Amino acid sequence: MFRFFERLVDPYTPYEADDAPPRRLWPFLMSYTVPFRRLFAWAALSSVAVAVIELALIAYTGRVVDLLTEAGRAALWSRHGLELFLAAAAILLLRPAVQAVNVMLLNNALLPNLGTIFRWRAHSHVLRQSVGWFENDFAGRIANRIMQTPPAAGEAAFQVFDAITYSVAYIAGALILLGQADPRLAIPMALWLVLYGGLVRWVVRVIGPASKASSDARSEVTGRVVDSYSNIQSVKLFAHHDRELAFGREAIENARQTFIREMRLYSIMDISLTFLNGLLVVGVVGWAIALWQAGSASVGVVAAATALVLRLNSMTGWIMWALSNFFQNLGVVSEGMETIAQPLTLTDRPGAGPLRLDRGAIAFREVSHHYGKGQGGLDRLSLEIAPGEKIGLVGPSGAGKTSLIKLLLRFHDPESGRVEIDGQDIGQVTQSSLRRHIGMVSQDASLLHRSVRDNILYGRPEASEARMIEAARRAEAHDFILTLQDAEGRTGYDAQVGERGVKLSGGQRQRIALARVILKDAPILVLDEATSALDSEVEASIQATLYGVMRGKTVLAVAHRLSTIAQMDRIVVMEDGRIVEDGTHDALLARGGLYARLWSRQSGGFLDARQAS
Ligand SMILES: Nc1ncnc2c1ncn2[C@@H]1O[C@H](COP(=O)(O)OP(=O)(O)OP(=O)(O)O)[C@@H](O)[C@H]1O
Repeated sequence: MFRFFERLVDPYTPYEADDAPPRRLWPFLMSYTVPFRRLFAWAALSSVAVAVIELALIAYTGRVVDLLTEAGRAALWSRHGLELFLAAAAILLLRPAVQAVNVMLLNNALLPNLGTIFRWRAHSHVLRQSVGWFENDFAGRIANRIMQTPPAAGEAAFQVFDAITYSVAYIAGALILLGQADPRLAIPMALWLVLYGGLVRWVVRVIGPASKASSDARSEVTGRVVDSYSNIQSVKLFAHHDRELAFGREAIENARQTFIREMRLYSIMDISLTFLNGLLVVGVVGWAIALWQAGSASVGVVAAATALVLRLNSMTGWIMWALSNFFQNLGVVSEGMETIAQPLTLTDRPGAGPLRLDRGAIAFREVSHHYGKGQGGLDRLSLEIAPGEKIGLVGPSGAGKTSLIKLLLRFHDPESGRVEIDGQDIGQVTQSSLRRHIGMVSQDASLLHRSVRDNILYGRPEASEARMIEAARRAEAHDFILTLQDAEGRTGYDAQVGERGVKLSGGQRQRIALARVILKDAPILVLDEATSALDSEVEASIQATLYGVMRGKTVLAVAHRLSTIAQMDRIVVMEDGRIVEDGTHDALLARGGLYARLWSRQSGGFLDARQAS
């Protein structure tokens, strides 16, 4: 039974992924909820049915009073027994059945699936965003929005059908019912409705922003607390416990103040509502009694009118809450949209084909990229790398080495110029085919929070266990992997590495990342400080492995420790986003420029290049 409702809509229904989702709230909501349209119609219909049954019940209460008065004790059952029996049957069977359908449509079909479709599609969209896009935001905030927006959208839709449709149907029905009993009875209710509408408007206008302010203030508390916890090392190191506490308290106090303001408004709302409802009860019931006295209404009408307004009385607070909740949730969705509905800035061109790599020649042609800042990054840089050539990239910090690599991987599109592989502009081929052909080990080799095996197989998921272990051996990782054990007792290749690999040392992380790339065996190899976290002994032996891995590949290796790249075919020296020197190790030393200066500063302290091989 539940399963039937839960499967009414498939939240993973295939859909045409949109590179630029609608930026306005309604079109955005409409585009995500297309698969739900039929369900929405059924939910609305069932909510109206529930309201009609409630009203019928109240109207029937009036009729029962009239029947009791008219038939008297003795004749009631003989005259109206069948009718009362049918009414009882309807209350016992029909009403619960309609209610059950309504509840299951909302609770089991709508709520879980609507949230899921939002979460799934938002995550699918965000995952397609470029690396540059992620660099401009906090991963935590993005994840938060992916988590908060879906339930808010689900709850907003729930309120529409659970409270809003139901109460609109109920109030309209109540007006009709009172109007039918005596048109004059509808007047006080209509007047009340106008005043109630005014109060609702006030609530939405004033309480909405106040709630948002207090929820923002709460997020600020979370932000500050998380910042302190995640930088706990610095906090302890600088002994800034009290400063952090004061920093947190400021946000906590601000959250209290905004909450105080919000709650004051809620109190005003509650008091006004009670006052308004008093007017409703006295207006409608008083008028009904006056009509009864004048002989134009029966006792049943007075009873039904009383029941109707008392029920309405108890509903008004709930409707008000539902409405303000509805608008609050819409607020959360539109805030979430700022993140999850951003157009993709880096997409595959329409009709882009795969990269056809036969030799592995790389060319940067007049490439400039300043990260939209007008300075920094790369400045009209040109570089040609022959197939199979091994290039060492050096230069002071901030020279643009990593930027060059990011452009080769198309993590960013260059602001001008282009990057080519085997004569094909990498902006014109699919991103996945491009990155499949490039293996990269970087400085901050971050691992996924999964097992060691999963992390190595990330390079080639279909690889056999034997090949995976072989790759680990070549990366000098096999021996230490066998000694690993995580908190849950899993050992060796099954041990979990912890978030971003924090449970491993920097050198261990780098070796696992290296194993992953060895397994991937891509024809272009990029090493960005690939061995920087290793001690000299391990580095020397991995360096030997790396030379083996490099065989037959085009290689671009960035290193601060020059001894690790001195053996390369050619060394390219960068400064301020440009290439300032280019040649073999010996030629550059002979030239006596920047490279020679860097070399002479380092060669005293580290392995000599000729010994490293
Ligand atoms: N995501 C980014 N947004 C804005 N500017 C950036 C970004 N990444 C790098 N830059 C800027 O581009 C310039 C080059 O940085 P890049 O990381 O390429 O240098 P690098 O030579 O790799 O330095 P290092 O040796 O310290 O790693 C720097 O001025 C840096 O501030």
